[in-house]
Amino acid sequence: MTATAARWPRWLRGLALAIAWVGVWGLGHLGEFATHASLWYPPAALTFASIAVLGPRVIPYLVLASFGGTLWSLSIYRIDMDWANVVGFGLANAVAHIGCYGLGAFVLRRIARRLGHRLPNQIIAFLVIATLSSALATIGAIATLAAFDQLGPEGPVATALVFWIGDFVALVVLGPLFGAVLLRLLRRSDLWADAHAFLHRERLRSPFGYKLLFNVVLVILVMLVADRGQSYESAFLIFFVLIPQLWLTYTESPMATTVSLAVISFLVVVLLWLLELGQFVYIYQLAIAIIATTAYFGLAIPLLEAANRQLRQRLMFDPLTGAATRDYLLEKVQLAEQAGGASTHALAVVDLDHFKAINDSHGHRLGDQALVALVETLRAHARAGDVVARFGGDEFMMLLPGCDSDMAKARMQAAIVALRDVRIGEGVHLTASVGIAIQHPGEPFDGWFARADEALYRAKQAGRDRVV
Ligand SMILES: Nc1nc2c(ncn2[C@@H]2O[C@H](COP(=O)(O)OP(=O)(O)OP(=O)(O)O)[C@@H](O)[C@H]2O)c(=O)[nH]1
Repeated sequence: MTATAARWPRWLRGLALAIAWVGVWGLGHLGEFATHASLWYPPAALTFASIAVLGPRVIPYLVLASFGGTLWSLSIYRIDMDWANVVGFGLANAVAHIGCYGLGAFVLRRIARRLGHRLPNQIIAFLVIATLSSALATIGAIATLAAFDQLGPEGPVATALVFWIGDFVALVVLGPLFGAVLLRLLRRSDLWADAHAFLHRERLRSPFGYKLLFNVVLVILVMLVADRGQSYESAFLIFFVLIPQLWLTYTESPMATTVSLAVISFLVVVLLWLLELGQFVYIYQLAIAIIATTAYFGLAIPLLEAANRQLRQRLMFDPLTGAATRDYLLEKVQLAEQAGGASTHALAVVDLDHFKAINDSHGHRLGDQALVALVETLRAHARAGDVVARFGGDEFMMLLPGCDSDMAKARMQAAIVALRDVRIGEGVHLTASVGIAIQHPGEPFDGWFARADEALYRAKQAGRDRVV
């Protein structure tokens, strides 16, 4: 299905989008609680997501779809209009709806391009633009309804509030979900590479199912209490859903957050209608708006944590050879000292022989391969708890906790013998020299390292390819 949609001709994809839009409009009508005021107004989210993902070229198809929505609304509310007015009303609706959301989506595309791949910023930009474009669309919709004598008895101010919050909630709750579906169906990720990865990074797993179930049960319970209590206080209980939703946001994938927000919002709409809680609709709208925006802001925390982990990885491991860095080794030395008791620890300093000559005659790339081969050989001779670290250039260290002098010497000797057999290129023979020192009780690292380095110097002086 995914591959098929990506290969469809443009006009067919546009038509499919228009049909989907009218279908979503129909769903919005199901969740409607007052004339022209749909609680979630899902097509707003689809208009925004499709222009944000696909660009302004989808606008003609959206105009077509919006005309479909207008005609459908005339039939639902049995509004009699002559054809000239129908065309005018349809056109005004299309301009108000697609113009405002198109502008918002267009601005978001531009900002996303400027921000590059920085998802927390993209989320904040999305929330701000969702607020402004839903306000603009509300003004447009109210003006259109007023111009065609369709404004209800509530008046422009009351209607505007319902429209604005409803559209905002729909945009925030459903926009990312529709965007993810479009990105997936059309296999696009260029501009939204981060958002794409963010929405598909992990599959939804079973703990998510239980957490979602918990949210669903909680929503049902608090709304049943509101039905019994019939008071503002009992309706405000819906805000407690924020706590499990944030728990889910922190512990599950971003996609899980998006799905959970869509499910609980839909459930609230259905229960509002089933339990006839229309008098509390503002409270529920506000609650969903706060829960959704807080959850999206909350997403930045796991993302920042992941970025921190990546940063730490770069700080602790050499990108070329994968060996640990000096800082990592120092951490392990401290741990070994704390845990070691009376046992001795050995430090080996390892340096490739005539490495400069390998670089000069075979090139830097082969030189790099030599470094990787050395680390692989050292690792092959390491035991659990040993640390292989790069000190800089072609000099490496190996920490051998719980090793005395003879054991350390035997093990490093075995490693350099194995290195002699490693072949990385025609006529390239690798050998290394090793200096070992056993830590004196309470000796600081620098002194210990200096003694091992001195032993290495002596190994080099004595003719290389040996352990001292
Ligand atoms: N390919 C490659 N070369 C590096 C890297 N880091 C340092 N070098 C080179 O490593 C060489 C270091 O050589 P030395 O250890 O000073 O000398 P040597 O030729 O190994 O001689 P001995 O140690 O005395 O046996 C220099 O030519 C550096 O340019 C690296 O990441 N990749």
